[in-house]
Amino acid sequence: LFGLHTEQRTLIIVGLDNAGKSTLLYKLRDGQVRSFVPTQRPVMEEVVVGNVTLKAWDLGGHEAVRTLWTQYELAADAIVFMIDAADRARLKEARSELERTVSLTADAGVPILILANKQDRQAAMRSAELEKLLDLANITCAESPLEGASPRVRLFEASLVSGTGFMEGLTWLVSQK
Ligand SMILES: Nc1nc2c(ncn2[C@@H]2O[C@H](COP(=O)(O)OP(=O)(O)OP(=O)(O)O)[C@@H](O)[C@H]2O)c(=O)[nH]1
Ligand SMILES: [Mg+2]
Repeated sequence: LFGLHTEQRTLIIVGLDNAGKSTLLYKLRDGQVRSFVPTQRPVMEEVVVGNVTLKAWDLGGHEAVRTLWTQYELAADAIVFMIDAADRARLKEARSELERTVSLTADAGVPILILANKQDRQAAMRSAELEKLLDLANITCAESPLEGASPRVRLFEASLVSGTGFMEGLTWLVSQK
């Protein structure tokens, strides 16, 4: 099977602590959900999505280690921004980090998949509400694409626990050049 997955890209997974970044990395690698302690330092796993091999970096999300995000984001071919959609209290904090990530990567045009994770939870916000509260149109307004063109930033609902949505999101992400 050597040579089947020829295309290699660098994927960076960011988002607040407890959003589900490490859960995503190992779901992609093993197809299973298991539990983790908070991530202290970047971890890389090679995962395959469609015909693309991703060097996927899981970065810690708590405040002390967010200082590392910038250097990784600048080297990214694609970014996953994880959100705990059931955590209303921290949405503002997530929004400000998202805004920073979007503007940092604007010149390079890096595609960004926002995963609205934990949709299995009763309190989870759906995409329409999240897009409004995150002010997504405004965050990306300076670079709104031509009519008919694919946007650089897209939000997908997902639940890693139920196994829904994340693969659709990643399939979109790797289809962006
Ligand atoms: N209900 C629910 N819980 C989830 C889901 N995905 C992840 N979790 C849980 O959310 C918690 C945090 O998951 P992690 O993957 O460790 O979060 P993280 O983003 O890596 O956190 P840091 O390493 O601290 O930045 C764990 O208890 C997971 O089991 C989901 O889809 N639904
Ligand atoms: Mg983690």
